[in-house]
Order: sequence, then C-alpha cells, then structure tokens
Amino acid sequence: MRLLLISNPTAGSNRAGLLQEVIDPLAGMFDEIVIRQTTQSLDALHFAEEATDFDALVVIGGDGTVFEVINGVAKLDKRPILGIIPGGTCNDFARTLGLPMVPRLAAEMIATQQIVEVDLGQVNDTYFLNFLGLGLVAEASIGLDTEEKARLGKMGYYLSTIRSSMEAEPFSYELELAEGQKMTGEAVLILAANGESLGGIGTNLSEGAYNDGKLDLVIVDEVNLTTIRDVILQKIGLATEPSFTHILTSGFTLKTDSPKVIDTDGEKAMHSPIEVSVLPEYLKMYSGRLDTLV
Ligand SMILES: Nc1ncnc2c1ncn2[C@@H]1O[C@H](COP(=O)(O)OP(=O)(O)OP(=O)(O)O)[C@@H](O)[C@H]1O
Repeated sequence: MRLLLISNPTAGSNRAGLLQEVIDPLAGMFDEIVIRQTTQSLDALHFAEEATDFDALVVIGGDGTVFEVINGVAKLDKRPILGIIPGGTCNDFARTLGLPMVPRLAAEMIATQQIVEVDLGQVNDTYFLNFLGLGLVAEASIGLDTEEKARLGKMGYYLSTIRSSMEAEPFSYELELAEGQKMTGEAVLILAANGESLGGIGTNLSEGAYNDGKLDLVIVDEVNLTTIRDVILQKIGLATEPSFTHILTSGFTLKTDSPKVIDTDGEKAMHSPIEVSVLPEYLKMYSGRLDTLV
C-alpha cells in the first residue's frame, strides 16, 4: 500500500515534530509513504490531483486544506482512500468521522483501517465535503480577520457569528429541489450540510448524514430569540416544530435577488445562482466512528 501524506505546516495546530508523531503509527500500515508539504495556497489541490497512483492520501491540516484535497481528488477516476489528521481550528469533517482531535491518536485510528463511504457535494464545478452556505455563514467567516482567528480560535467564529447575526440582512431566494418542490421566500441563512459539525460543534441534523445520498437543507428566515431557543432545544432533542425549515434533498438550484457569496467548507470563491447535487458514497474515508467499527 502506498500513502501520500500532505501536510500544511501553517495550519492552526500544526507544529514542529507533529509530522514524525503521525508517521510512526502510519508506518506500520503502509509499504511506502511519500510526504509533500505545502508552501502556498492551492499546493494541496495540485498534490491531490496527482495522487492517482496512491492507495491512500492522508492530509494534515485544517478545513481549508481538506477542501483543496477533496477538490483535487474528486476529479480522479481512481481515488485514494482519504484520511484527515486534524490540524486546524474547527476540523469539522474529522469530527463527523469520529476521529480523535489529537493528531497522533487520529493517526493511530487511521492505521486501524476502518473505512466508510462518504457522499460529496458538488456546486457548479466545485466540491464540498462538509457544508455549503450563504447569508449568515458566509458573512460570519468574512467578518473574521486573521489576527482574531489566530488569537481566539473557535471562539472567534462565535463572536463573528453574533456580530453578523445582529446585522443580518434578509435576501430573497428561489429554490427548486431535485425532488420537484419549488420554494420562494426571504432568508438570512441557507445552509446545505453533508457533515454533522459546523464551526466545531455538532449540528444534530439527521444521523448518518454523510452517507445518506442527501444534503440537510436548512433555511432560516430570521434570527430572533425563537430561532436561538429552537436551535438549543434541537440540540438537546426537545424541539418538535422548529422555527426554521429543514428538508432532506438530493440537490437543488438556487437563485437570489442579487449575487450572494457562497461559502463551501469555509472557502468563499463563488456567488449565486448555483446548482447543487450530491455524489452518493463517492469517497472512501478512514473513520473512527463507533457505529462503523466492526
Ligand atoms: N505553506 C503555506 N503557507 C501559507 N498558506 C498555506 C500554506 N499551505 C496551505 N496554505 C493555505 O492555508 C489555508 C488555511 O489552512 P487550513 O484551513 O488548513 O488551516 P486553518 O485555517 O488553521 O484551519 P481551519 O480552516 O480549520 O480554521 C489553506 O486554505 C491553504 O490554501
């Protein structure tokens, strides 16, 4: 078995010595390990595009590096099995996969070779693993400067979300689901989630969301105390009829009154209108979830 290890040395919690710590557990499982360190943005994307001769690809980095890797790998006919060693601030998809947040322990888990099939989201010609969002989500991370992110970590996202919530401007949308339903209205946030964690916290959307062939589409028309109460009640399993709309869908087209920034896994490179679909069980990934252990 050949392993390509891609490491972003500038990601949040990456540090000297970490590479050696994670290689030790992986060395027992693979005959050959090739290490490639990123030196700039998009290196991970290009390394992943060239990974066709590898059986596995493990990425050490945060959600931004993982996003580049899945966009590189998605276009390959023969895709390596993917593993994530959490090296960022939120590490959302590593959480969905039940991987330990301690890099050495995540490497040990990957070395047990527990594999799950994972859906991949596609929007226009870009892929996303965790979520796609517009409105509040995109604005929350735009409102966060690098210094705040470094200093406050996850807390920075929450502060920024609160800041943006208070200024949330509703926008008009037209949605057409793959299942045929059409919806129009005003929203402050539209989110399509594949993973089960957002900004480092569990969303409590449908169980097994990452391989059900569907996205959890959430539409929030306004942020008020009722919405916040319902999010909390949902989280502790008490909400029945939340004040936001939650639909399972295998894809949709979305138009807005004016072009809105689209956030894919934390990266903002496109605007609405968009066409979104799900590639069911498209990627094989190393998992640490108890429900997938044999
Ligand atoms: N050597 C490098 N120098 C500067 N930037 C890099 C380098 N390698 C990768 N990058 C860029 O750094 C960005 C941020 O990396 P990443 O998201 O992995 O870490 P993070 O920001 O700490 O984590 P998170 O996204 O979970 O907050 C990536 O989008 C990538 O393009």
